[in-house]
Amino acid sequence: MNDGTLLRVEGLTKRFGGVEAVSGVSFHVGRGEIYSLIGPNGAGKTTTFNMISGVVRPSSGKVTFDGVDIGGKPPHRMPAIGVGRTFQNLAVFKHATVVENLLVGRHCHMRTNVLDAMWFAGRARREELEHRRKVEEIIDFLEIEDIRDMPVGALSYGMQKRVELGRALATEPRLLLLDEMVSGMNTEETEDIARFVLDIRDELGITVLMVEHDMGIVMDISDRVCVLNFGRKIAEGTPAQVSADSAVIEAYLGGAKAA
Ligand SMILES: Nc1ncnc2c1ncn2[C@@H]1O[C@H](COP(=O)(O)OP(=O)(O)OP(=O)(O)O)[C@@H](O)[C@H]1O
Repeated sequence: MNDGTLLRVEGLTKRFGGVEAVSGVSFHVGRGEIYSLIGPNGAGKTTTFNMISGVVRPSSGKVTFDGVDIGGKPPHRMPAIGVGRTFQNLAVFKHATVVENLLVGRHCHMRTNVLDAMWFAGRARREELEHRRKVEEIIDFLEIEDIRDMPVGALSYGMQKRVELGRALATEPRLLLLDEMVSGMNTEETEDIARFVLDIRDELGITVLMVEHDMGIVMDISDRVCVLNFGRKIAEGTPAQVSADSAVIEAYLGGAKAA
């Protein structure tokens, strides 16, 4: 399939014992779109995300990436397929430097094994240079030159998240999944991330799917938004359309009343 769709999710369902966390959810993300998945706590956003990225196996339904069925593929295969992601909880190597963390992201593109390195030193060297060049591009893009040699654990939370974003970019994804990227960030850090996400789409041509609680960033930068509630899709459309949708208002107000 070579239409404008990059990711297609059809009838995705996940049952955990007696709980149906996600019920028959369908949507598609077009090439070059910034698409957000929102909904009150427990709506099924993370479970949907985890099914797309192979962390959780769907009970039923289909996930198609660029026309290829990727349902049931393990998460470590995803970067090679072209799907990169960040995690809700920070997933960086805190004792390693920024550059070392970014190089980890290159792992899925490394072809040289130990024997190759012994017999074909020139090829191994060229490959290493290429990985380092890619990492330099990301350092430049994310404006992290001044912290490149620092251990990631010594950085602020916002900067650690930026490094995690860099590591996902280092896998050269065609689709980038961002899981609650800005939770715990201050306003300035959130605005920086919003700008980077727009640049990732506009300058790098990467399609973005994000799960997000921060309505500011969702409404500011999403092309389309899908709203989940109790595991079901209740609305989809532009930020303006979903924020005026009565079912969406009810879902959020209902949650607020209950809280
Ligand atoms: N591993 C699991 N075992 C049992 N139930 C689960 C599991 N993971 C999620 N659930 C349940 O599935 C439902 C959806 O959870 P999920 O984490 O996908 O929601 P969410 O929209 O991401 O919520 P939040 O915004 O709070 O992160 C919840 O009722 C949750 O308790």
